[in-house]
Amino acid sequence: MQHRKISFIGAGNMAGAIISGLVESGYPAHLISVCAPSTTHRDALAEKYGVQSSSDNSGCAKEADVVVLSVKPQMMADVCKALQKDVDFSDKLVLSIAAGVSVARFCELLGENLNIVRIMPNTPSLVGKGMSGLYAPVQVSQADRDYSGELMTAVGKICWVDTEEGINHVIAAAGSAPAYFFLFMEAMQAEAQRLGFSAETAQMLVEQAASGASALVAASPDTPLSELRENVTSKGGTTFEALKVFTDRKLPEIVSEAMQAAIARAQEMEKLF
Ligand SMILES: NC(=O)C1=CN([C@@H]2O[C@H](COP(=O)(O)OP(=O)(O)OC[C@H]3O[C@@H](n4cnc5c(N)ncnc54)[C@H](O)[C@@H]3O)[C@@H](O)[C@H]2O)C=CC1
Ligand SMILES: O=C(O)[C@@H]1CCC=N1
Repeated sequence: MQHRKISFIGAGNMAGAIISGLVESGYPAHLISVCAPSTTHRDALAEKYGVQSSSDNSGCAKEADVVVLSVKPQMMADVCKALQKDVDFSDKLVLSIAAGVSVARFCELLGENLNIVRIMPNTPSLVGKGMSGLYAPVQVSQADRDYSGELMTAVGKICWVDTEEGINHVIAAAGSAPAYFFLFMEAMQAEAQRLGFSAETAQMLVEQAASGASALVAASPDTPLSELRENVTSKGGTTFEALKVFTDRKLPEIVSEAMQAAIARAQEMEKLF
């Protein structure tokens, strides 16, 4: 892949996950810089991965070919306004990983016809298992689209969406999704402990079942999920009774409602930030 000089503005969970995944996949650390006001996270990243660390957002952005906006949506306007005063973005590629901040808003903050790609990643990027959705408005060149896609492919899988609304759908299906699975696993772990297993054993039971199920899905690309589920569900057996509880409590409806709630919040944020 192309190796451009890239600067992350914001050194939190998501920037850290992408930086880690990039360096692990061979992106040259000396081409990566990370900026945040406090030293805690950025210095840890600098120490662990050999990237540059700074508190000077504008300085880092000026030197970079690619600026990754990775602060919280609530902070984005303030951060962008400060950058806009000092930095000429006309020859840069801007990548935003923020939920709920639109291309139109970025153009308002950083300049018309901004060369911007919106990316919706997720935290498994940390271990090269990320899932990112990407959206680019019409003004973005093929070379910049290719670079953005290759960048995120270095930390996982990607899918392009044709409309910006698609980014909110990616949030619901992948960006926020690791948390859904963690919540489910937390609940299982708690119940396993109530059954008398030690915390350590409960964790092992649930983690291994989850990673085993996920590995089985990955190893069976042509097998529908329903078939994998049926393979576990013996007639008149235990799994049937467990699944019946989920069905009776309308798990599919709950999942649908939860994903729609994520989308609704992203839409609301687009109006707020
Ligand atoms: N955490 C996740 O799973 C995902 C997060 N995102 C997006 O990534 C963005 C960051 O989220 P997280 O990493 O979770 O948040 P976080 O709170 O972990 O990180 C935010 C970072 O911004 C830094 N920051 C605060 N003020 C700043 C300033 N003025 N200049 C530079 N840096 C500043 C903070 O020091 C912190 O390092 C958000 O916009 C979120 O929507 C997108 C997909 C997944
Ligand atoms: O919760 C959030 O708003 C961010 C976006 C997707 C995952 N975390």
